[in-house]
Amino acid sequence: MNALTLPDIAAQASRQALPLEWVGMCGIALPVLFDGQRLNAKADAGVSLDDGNVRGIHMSRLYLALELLEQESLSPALLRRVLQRFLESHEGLSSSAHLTIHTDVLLKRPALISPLAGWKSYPVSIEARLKNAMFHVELKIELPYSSTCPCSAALSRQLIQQQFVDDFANKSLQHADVLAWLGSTNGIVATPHSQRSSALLCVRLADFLDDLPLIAIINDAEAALGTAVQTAVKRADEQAFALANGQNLMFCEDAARRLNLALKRSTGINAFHIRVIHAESLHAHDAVAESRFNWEVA
Ligand SMILES: Nc1nc2c(ncn2[C@@H]2O[C@H](COP(=O)(O)OP(=O)(O)OP(=O)(O)O)[C@@H](O)[C@H]2O)c(=O)[nH]1
Repeated sequence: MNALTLPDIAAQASRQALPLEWVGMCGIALPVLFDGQRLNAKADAGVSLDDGNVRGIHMSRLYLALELLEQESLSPALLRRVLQRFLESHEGLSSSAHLTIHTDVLLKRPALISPLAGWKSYPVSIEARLKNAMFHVELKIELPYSSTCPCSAALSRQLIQQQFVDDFANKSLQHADVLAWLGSTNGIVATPHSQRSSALLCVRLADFLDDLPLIAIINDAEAALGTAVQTAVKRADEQAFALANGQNLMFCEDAARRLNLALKRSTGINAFHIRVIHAESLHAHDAVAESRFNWEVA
């Protein structure tokens, strides 16, 4: 029997001569190394198909180039090498290469007071592009935090004042009575609403960076927001968290401005886009604010 040649449909001429901006695969499972950890990731890998007469790209060549990511910790230089392989394996077909890695960075966070600690997971996407020797990396980071409404806090304080007037009208003020009143439910007759909130940071990195500043950005952003969500919590930690929130009242506009200033202070960031979402407990809808720096809008 004659050996059969495997049909190669991708090598056929395209019926419609039309170049394509992005062709590849999305959601490829692979492990990546970052900060001494092996992380479960999904990759989107693609190239442009510049020759509109060619029917298809070579998916397997992109897939195989991803092997580099298993051996070395994620860095701009490593991403660039993978993209170069994409282009070298598609010579004459493609001039731009794209790679996005979706993963979760796991960071151990101490409790506010007790000696406990726990893990927090931050969804991140690392997006790299190479075109005509121009190489760009963008990071997308999702950051959960807690926010308490300043307006609701002021309205609650007013109700507490009214309750005080009602309860102590025509009475001489005794220290012990006031102290007991403050510890009663009347002393906190209204509570401000607070919410689990999230910030989506999209950051375009400068070219000179040796490392991906993911952890530095997360730490700077959490410090700017002030009330990060917690991991292991005992009552002492919960009390400290209540105090921190009471001293850190913020609208979504406040959060967006703080993050803007924090990212501008960071080195190695050329441009950014911030979106903060306060998942209000007051409404069934969210309060949202956005801020940009050097970020052109399409
Ligand atoms: N281009 C393209 N390939 C696809 C698609 N869906 C599945 N494939 C398959 O992906 C497989 C790998 O493609 P190639 O990299 O061209 O495989 P190959 O021809 O054996 O490898 P090379 O010799 O390196 O070109 C082929 O079997 C394709 O049929 C698609 O939508 N587009």
